[in-house]
Amino acid sequence: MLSEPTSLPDVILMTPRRFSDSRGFFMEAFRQDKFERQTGLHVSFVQDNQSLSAKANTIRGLHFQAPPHGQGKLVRCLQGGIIDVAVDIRVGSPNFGKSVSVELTSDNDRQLWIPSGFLHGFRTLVDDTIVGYKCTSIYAPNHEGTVIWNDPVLDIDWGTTGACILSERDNQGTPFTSFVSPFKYEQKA
Ligand SMILES: Cc1cn([C@H]2C[C@H](O)[C@@H](COP(=O)(O)OP(=O)(O)O[C@H]3O[C@@H](C)C(=O)[C@@H](O)[C@H]3O)O2)c(=O)[nH]c1=O
Repeated sequence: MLSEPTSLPDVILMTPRRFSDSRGFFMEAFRQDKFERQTGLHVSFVQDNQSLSAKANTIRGLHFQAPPHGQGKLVRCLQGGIIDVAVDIRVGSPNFGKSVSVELTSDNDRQLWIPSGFLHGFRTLVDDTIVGYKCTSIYAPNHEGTVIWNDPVLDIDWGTTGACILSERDNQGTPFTSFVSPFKYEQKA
């Protein structure tokens, strides 16, 4: 498992090792002990999600769950490809409002660790894209929130976008300028 920093501290790119042979390949998609050793974090995943987006250029996000139900997510692409996006929304963070965009595909095996305190969203690059992500907290619909994906203030790199497909909820996301984040930045000791 290779771990690499991204432009946003606390958001980490993980790439498991592939063992290829004549049959195909094997990989440990997740190992708690290695994940914790490499990141210095203690994680406990309690929910594993999977979504299929039938069309390229589908955008899901930008979503969060408010405390005490904040979710850390380990995101991977099981089929197809996505631009995965995380936005720091921890009030007081030196990176508040900054985003990172990473291409995750079923071929590059990359996984993005997004801690609680960040918005998450993705855009599909091809039809029939399947995304999976483990979460550190269970679904709490009354604590969900959505920030509009294309707020110019956020200036997110989604790659080139044409007409996008979004859910009704995501089309009506809160503008970032009127969004009051429930997360506070806690400086590491
Ligand atoms: C997220 C979620 C949804 N649902 C239900 C509610 C709804 O009827 C249906 C579809 O939900 P949504 O439209 O919210 O699905 P989606 O837009 O894919 O939401 C997801 O987007 C990505 C970007 C995330 O980061 C996730 O945390 C989650 O918010 O599934 C659950 O039962 N459990 C869950 O954990």
